[in-house]
Amino acid sequence: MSKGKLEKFADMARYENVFQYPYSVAEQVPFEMKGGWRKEYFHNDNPIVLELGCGKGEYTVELAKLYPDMNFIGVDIKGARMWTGATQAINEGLKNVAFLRTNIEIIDRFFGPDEVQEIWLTFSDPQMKNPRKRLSSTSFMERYRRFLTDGGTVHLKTDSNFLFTYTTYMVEHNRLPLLFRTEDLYHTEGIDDGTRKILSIQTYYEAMWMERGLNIRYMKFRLPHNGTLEEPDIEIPLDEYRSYKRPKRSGLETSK
Ligand SMILES: C[S@@+](CC[C@H](N)C(=O)[O-])C[C@H]1O[C@@H](n2cnc3c(N)ncnc32)[C@H](O)[C@@H]1O
Repeated sequence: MSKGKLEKFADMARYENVFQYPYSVAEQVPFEMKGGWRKEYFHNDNPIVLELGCGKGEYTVELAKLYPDMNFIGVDIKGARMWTGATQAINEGLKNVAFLRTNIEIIDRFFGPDEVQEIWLTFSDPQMKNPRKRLSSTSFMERYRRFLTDGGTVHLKTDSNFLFTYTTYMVEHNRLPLLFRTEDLYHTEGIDDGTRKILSIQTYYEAMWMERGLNIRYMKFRLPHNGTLEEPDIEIPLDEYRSYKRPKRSGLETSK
């Protein structure tokens, strides 16, 4: 029988690969390992990759298995979801994995300058009404720059046309170097085997959206340290299917 939330929270409290610093805690206690993840937790000099909004942490765990010479940290605020990945990593003896339970709005409190090489955004909520909560918005890019290496890579994998279109404009408007982009990942020719292996890791949300017949979109771009970042000023059609089973909150057809 699967565990209930309370049992999962009890497990999380004792797991060595889990750090729990939601906003309420992080405000009181400074995060001592900031800038010291490699030395104090991973005990190596390998690159660090974050999965932001990791949910159950499928990308974090599967990438860690594919790349034992890199370190992976899944970040989310939902502990019961994160429990799945944290438990799997412990059961499989993966030493290059950690999970951080916190609000991504304060992510720069946990990592020092240049401490992280890559960021994955996997099926992030598009936040169609609220760009400041959108994980690929310039306000988040500003936070990521504080700890990502100069020109470090940001990956976005999503079902959402809204989020993908928004991020495309954000990248173009700020002249961020685009490395790869496809609107239909599983029907794109010419992707090399290594990349295909990484991209074929499926998250819980990815499987759900694919079952509904939606395209999976993917892009990766570099985030240099220099230059001012500006929000693109464009109207983007809303993803209709996201109000499926829910009443529409407004009559709007587009948003910024
Ligand atoms: C749609 S789910 C995707 C989960 C997973 N990546 C997947 O593909 O199955 C979005 C996740 O991001 C997390 N999330 C969204 N905004 C967040 C924030 N500001 N801080 C922490 N977690 C956040 C949510 O808790 C949720 O687990």
